[in-house]
Order: sequence, then structure tokens, then C-alpha cells
Amino acid sequence: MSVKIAPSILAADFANLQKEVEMLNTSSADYIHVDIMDGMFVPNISFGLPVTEAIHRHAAKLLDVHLMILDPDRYLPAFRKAGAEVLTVHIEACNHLHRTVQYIKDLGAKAGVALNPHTPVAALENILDDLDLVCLMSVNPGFGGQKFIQGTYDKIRKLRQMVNERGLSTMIEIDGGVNQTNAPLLMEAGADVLVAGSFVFTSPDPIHTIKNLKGL
Ligand SMILES: O=C(CO)[C@@H](O)[C@H](O)COP(=O)(O)O
Repeated sequence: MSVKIAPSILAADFANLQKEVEMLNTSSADYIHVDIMDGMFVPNISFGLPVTEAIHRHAAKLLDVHLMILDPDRYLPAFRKAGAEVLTVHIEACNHLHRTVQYIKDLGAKAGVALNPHTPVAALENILDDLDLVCLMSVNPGFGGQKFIQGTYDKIRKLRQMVNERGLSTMIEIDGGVNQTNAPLLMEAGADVLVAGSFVFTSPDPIHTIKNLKGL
């Protein structure tokens, strides 16, 4: 099975958001990755609920919502209502992660947990069995267009081993600095989903770029 691609809408032309979403609808993308930044957990503010709801209104793809916000429990029902199919919270932003993950599931969404580059995959030891997705950040979160951190490969291999040993179907998602050069290596290391922002949206033909990233 080919890797899933989740173009990050953060890199889209916000002045033509409907057009950008419609373009993704015609592509082989599997999800639309929606980056929510609060200016507190990460040093940037992106957009929030009304924009997510507007993306959902035009999207034929599932929304993979990445909450880079402190105390995300406050907003989980609202983002679910706005169209999130996957809700991913940061391990570094949750005091009671197990409760947060159950809350996401109770809302009927798939539960994801993201790890910053400095956080070891061993931190997932007691929560992994409950997760639908783990997002390994391959850049420090907050901005698109950053350089891929090489140490990510080792984290993917370790996590792939944990997932396989437990017989889980938890997806491994890689987020940040993904491009045509590292995509095959990320797949080989064990990634299931690749988030790609600037590489897709700054390319002359995003539909073709998405197809290439998938290895089709
Ligand atoms: O969450 C983030 C950044 O915090 C990512 O989703 C980026 O938006 C990916 O963008 P590129 O690195 O592919 O440009």
C-alpha cells in the first residue's frame, strides 16, 4: 500500500482558499492537514475554527487537524464540529493525556498525539495502544518551510518497532520538511502518512507533486 499524503493547508494561498481546497479534492491526497497554532505553545498564530469550518465545507478529503495549542481539551468539541476527522494534540501540551485521548474518541474522532523533535518515542509507552495516529515532528512546530531534522529517521524506526511488536494499526505520520528526496526514505523507515506543505504548494504542479510523493 502506498504512503498517505496530507498536504498542509498552512502553505496554501489563503486569499484563494476555496480554490486550493478544490485543487486538493482532485488530487491523490488522502487528508488535508490543518495546522492550528495559538501563539503560546508555538511562536506563531495560524487560524482557528471559522477557517477550519470553511475548509471542511469545500473539502472532499478528510481533515487531519493538528492542534499546536496549550490545554487542547478546551477546543476539542468545537474542532470536531468544524469537521476534524483526526484530532492530534501535543504530548508536551497535555497534563492528562490519557483523559484527552479518551475525550477525542468519545467525540467520534480518530485520536492522534504529536511529539516535538526533542521528545523520545519512549514517552508513548503507556498511551500508544490507545492511539490511531502518532505525529512525529521533523521540524520544531510553528512554521512551514523549515529544514527536515535527520534524527527523525531513528525515531520512526523505533516507533515502527513498538507499533509492530504490539500488533497495532496506529499510523505513523511525519510532519515538517518533507520533500521528494526524503519521502522514499521516510516510507522505508516505516512512515504511513507524510505531511507536506511548502513542497506541495510552491511546486508548479501540486497535483503532480502529490502523486510523485505517493510514489505513483
Ligand atoms: O506543523 C507544521 C509546522 O508547525 C507543519 O505541518 C508544516 O506546515 C509543514 O510544512 P512544510 O515543512 O512541509 O513546509
